[in-house]
Amino acid sequence: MTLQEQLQHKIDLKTKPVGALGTLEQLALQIGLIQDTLTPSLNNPSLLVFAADHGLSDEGVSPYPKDVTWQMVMNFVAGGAAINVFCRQNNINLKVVDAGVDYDFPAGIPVVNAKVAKGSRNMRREPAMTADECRAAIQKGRDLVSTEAAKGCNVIGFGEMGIGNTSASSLLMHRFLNIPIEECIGAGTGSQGEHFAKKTEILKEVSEKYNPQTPEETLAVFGGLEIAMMAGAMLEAADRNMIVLVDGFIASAAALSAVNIQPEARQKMIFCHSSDERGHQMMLDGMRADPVLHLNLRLGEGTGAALAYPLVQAAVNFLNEMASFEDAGVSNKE
Ligand SMILES: O=C(O)c1ccc[n+]([C@@H]2O[C@H](COP(=O)([O-])O)[C@@H](O)[C@H]2O)c1
Ligand SMILES: Cc1cc2nc[nH]c2cc1C
Repeated sequence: MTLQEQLQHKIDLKTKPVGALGTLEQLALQIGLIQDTLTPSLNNPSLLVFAADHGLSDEGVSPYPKDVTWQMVMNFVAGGAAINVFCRQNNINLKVVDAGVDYDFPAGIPVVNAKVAKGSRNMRREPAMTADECRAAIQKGRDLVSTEAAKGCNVIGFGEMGIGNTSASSLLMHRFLNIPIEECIGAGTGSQGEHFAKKTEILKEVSEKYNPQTPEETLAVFGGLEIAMMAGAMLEAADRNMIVLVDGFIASAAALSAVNIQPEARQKMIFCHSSDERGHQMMLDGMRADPVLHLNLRLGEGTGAALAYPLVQAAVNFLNEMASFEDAGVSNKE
């Protein structure tokens, strides 16, 4: 029997009707395969929040001012953001990474300095990143995950903070999945009416301006520093057979970029929730992902990943601890 068959057999012999634990059964199977074992474990869970600014925000694609990016980083540091609350609740080690915020943070605060540039470039005029900047971001993401792995972490969530980053994510989705740009654009932090019409017009113009060929070029042209760093981090985690917890629309755009660079990474990814951001469900469908939660979240920061973590634990725990029909002396179906 292959490991997949053995895992399926183990799941099917638990004291429940076949399939009755639904998505948790798919998770248990996936995690067993990632760790190459019938008895997986979750160790030292971490969540990395990547923050960066976007040159395109100068064009007014977000209803919020760019300063919210650094201000929210300070809120993460103070422990007051939603992601701080949910990580504390679930004992997840949270790290905040400056991937490219347009701000000089004071020395000595617990923000990992991985700044590649003070924000990406305005893609209405030039590619968001040069090839070198994008490569540097990917590599720094990889290095950060290596550091977590060295501390015994085998399950890692990814989130982000960056005013304007739904625009970059919509463009990546459009390119990688070949979906008309209009269907990839959503409200982000709350764009509507005339504002939304303007966002749509700008993203259409940007989408027609470039014709990148490779996945790396596509990420450099349309992505952002936090998105590229997240993609690199996901690739490293996948290479190391870590469980990758993907948050919402922007984290999924990073995952989509990573999968286009290296398709084998997909198998290590758990898509934690279906965001309220228009286009996210279609992006998940494009990666054949069945998300764990449907909570109408549209926050980012990694909140969906932190909230899904207890369910990932439940999947591992039922596989390890639940009695089989034989153990419990319960009659199985004929
Ligand atoms: O994760 C999501 O699904 C999500 C959906 C909508 C907005 N966000 C967050 O909102 C910010 C980007 O929105 P915007 O309107 O500035 O492009 C960024 O900080 C994201 O973390 C996140
Ligand atoms: C306040 C605020 C918090 C956020 N967290 C992630 N994206 C955000 C965007 C805004 C505007």
